[in-house]
Amino acid sequence: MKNIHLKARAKINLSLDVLNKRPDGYHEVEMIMQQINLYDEIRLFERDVNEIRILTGCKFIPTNATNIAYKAAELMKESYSIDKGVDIYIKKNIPVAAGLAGGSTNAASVINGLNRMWRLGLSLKERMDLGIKIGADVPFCIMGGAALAEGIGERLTPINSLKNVWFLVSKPSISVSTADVYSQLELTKIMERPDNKLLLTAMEKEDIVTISKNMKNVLETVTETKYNDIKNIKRKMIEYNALGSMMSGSGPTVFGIFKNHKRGKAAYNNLSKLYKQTFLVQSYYGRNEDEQSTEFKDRKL
Ligand SMILES: C[C@](O)(CO)[C@H](O)COP(=O)(O)OP(=O)(O)OC[C@H]1O[C@@H](n2ccc(N)nc2=O)[C@H](O)[C@@H]1O
Ligand SMILES: Nc1ncnc2c1ncn2[C@@H]1O[C@H](COP(=O)(O)OP(=O)(O)OP(=O)(O)O)[C@@H](O)[C@H]1O
Repeated sequence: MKNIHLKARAKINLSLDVLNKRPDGYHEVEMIMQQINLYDEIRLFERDVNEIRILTGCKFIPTNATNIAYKAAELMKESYSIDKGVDIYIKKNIPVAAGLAGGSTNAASVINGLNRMWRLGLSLKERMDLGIKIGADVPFCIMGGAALAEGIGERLTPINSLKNVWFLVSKPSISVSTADVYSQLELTKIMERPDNKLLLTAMEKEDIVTISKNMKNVLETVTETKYNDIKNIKRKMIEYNALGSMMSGSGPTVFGIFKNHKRGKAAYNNLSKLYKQTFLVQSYYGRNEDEQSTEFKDRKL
């Protein structure tokens, strides 16, 4: 019997451009993604009973077949005719519906974990091809590190990750649906787009000043105008010495980049008084591929 413990890390978008809308409703994007060390804990317990169960103390996510982690396990079972079950325990630390790929990263961990538990021997590409059937952010979460994402987010080019950079991540208590944000985006009204070429060079050099000054997310045109909290957090981040600040993904989470831990901590002390879901974290630069997920025998959580 093998039980597996994984860290399902969140992502932020250091840039997000939308190029056009496809006939199927999805949008072609060009974005720079970076994993951060804010993570949910996923524990997979092998079951002989042919049933998937979600166990969680988090009241904001479903425990039935609509949970994205459940969908990932179901897809693995169907694709490889597995007649075993699994208990998926999720300790949620990543804010839900936040623009941090909280759900996608859970699905990614399930795909990576079950590949090992059921000894499927799937390559990274095979796992990413499964992941895109679940959601646009899932392939990136399977791969980890940092990447340029194109297509609908599934065409990934690994890039140099930022190392030990401090991010303050803050989610206001509003809920935003990714589908709504994309559907409300007016492509003709986008005035400013990210210069991804410049940003990619800056990523290579880990030049966080250039990154901070040139970050751009076109989805802000939808969300920032609607919710004052987003503007407010961005303003506060700069007031508290962030090198730059931007909304992640479809929002509403805003992050700031800090020169060092001391400045990040001082900003954290101030901002966490106003917004409870505020986290001071570093960029994560390992590849999920390289990480040893722990295997353990004890079923106690
Ligand atoms: C905003 C980002 O998080 C940035 O990384 C992603 O683009 C969204 O990724 P995600 O949440 O995994 O997206 P999905 O769960 O696949 O899609 C949710 C909805 O967002 C819209 N969607 C998503 C991705 C994309 N490239 N174009 C879209 O138009 C679609 O309406 C879709 O029904
Ligand atoms: N395992 C899960 N973790 C988080 N949310 C889940 C999960 N399963 C289903 N959901 C549902 O999915 C919705 C979106 O949550 P999620 O945290 O993935 O959004 P997000 O942070 O905006 O992700 P993204 O950045 O990929 O768009 C929520 O309404 C939530 O209830």
